[in-house]
Amino acid sequence: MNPSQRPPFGVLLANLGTPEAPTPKAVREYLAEFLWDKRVVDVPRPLWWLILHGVILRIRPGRVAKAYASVWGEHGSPLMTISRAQQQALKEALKAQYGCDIPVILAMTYGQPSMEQAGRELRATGVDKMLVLPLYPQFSSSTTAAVFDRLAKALKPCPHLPETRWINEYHQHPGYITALANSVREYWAEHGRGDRLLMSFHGIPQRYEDRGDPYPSQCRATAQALATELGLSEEQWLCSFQSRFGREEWVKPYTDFTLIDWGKAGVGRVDVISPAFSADCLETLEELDVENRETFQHNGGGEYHYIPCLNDRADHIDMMVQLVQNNTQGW
Ligand SMILES: C=CC1=C(C)c2cc3[nH]c(cc4nc(cc5[nH]c(cc1n2)c(C)c5CCC(=O)O)C(CCC(=O)O)=C4C)c(C)c3C=C
Ligand SMILES: [Fe+2]
Ligand SMILES: [Fe+2]
Repeated sequence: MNPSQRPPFGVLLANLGTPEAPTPKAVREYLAEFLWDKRVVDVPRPLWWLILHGVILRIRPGRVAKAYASVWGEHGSPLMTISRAQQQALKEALKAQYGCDIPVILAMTYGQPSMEQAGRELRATGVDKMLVLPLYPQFSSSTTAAVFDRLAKALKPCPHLPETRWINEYHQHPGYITALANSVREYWAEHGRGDRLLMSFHGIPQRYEDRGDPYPSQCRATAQALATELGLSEEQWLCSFQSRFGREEWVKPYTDFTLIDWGKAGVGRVDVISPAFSADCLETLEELDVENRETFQHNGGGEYHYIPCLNDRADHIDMMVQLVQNNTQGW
């Protein structure tokens, strides 16, 4: 392509979003936006408004801000820092692939950079074709569909929409499974290997699965594909679900209960990976690496090893390039 020409398309990378600061005020603002989305919490309004503002947002932000503060880095929230690194790495990889600058724009469903901001950035590039890549390997109405809603809302004032293609999920993409397997093998080469591999995914309420959310079954399929790729036997691995919110039943087995059982059973070493997250965040760095480690060890478990998310690993970025190439054919 002639460098003076308009790029053939833009890529919109989307993720959940994170608070602006590890303070109760910033966490309250973030949770107020996130937990008001009907895709996330479907309790009828106005009852949910009363519970959210009357109870949850008075208590939770203080506790959760402390958890954020414990993982906050020099450049901010881990989710934001890693998302920016992914954006930059993908930009460079696409330049190497296509020989020109392909705009790669980052947008968060909640907080900043917002979908509105991403829409403005995209218009400024002049591209008229856009590929949307939500960085959720498994589709859920609570995450992927929420990106769709927010993007559609942000594009409402546009008099002319870009031609848009959309990646729903990549939970069994060979490049994704290979990157996960590489990360486990590399971890084992450096730190030795545990007795069991726990693949812990963020959960959703059981009710959401019952009414057709494919997320838990896609998590199970990812876990099975990774176990097969690593050559694990049935007793060497388990797929579990973490991050419960509220009192209702969530999809099972629960990660914390599993680790209690394994600790009590005297499991000598467990390795834990979290393939629902494309980037390390509060739920991995604090809940999985700190809280659940304590749960396992206080119940008699031995060594506990947390294997990081794929983040900006080269093989993860390569997989994104493959997704872009396969979904922009003809552009
Ligand atoms: C990876 C996929 C995710 C699914 C599915 C998901 C569903 C889901 N989450 C909540 C409630 C909370 N999640 C929180 C944090 C959080 N969740 C995800 C991803 C998924 N959530 C990420 C990447 C993060 C971390 C964000 C960060 O800033 O690092 C939180 C906030 C923390 C807390 O208050 O405990 C809540 C709340 C529900 C209810 C839900 C499905 C219905
Ligand atoms: Fe969540
Ligand atoms: Fe959590």
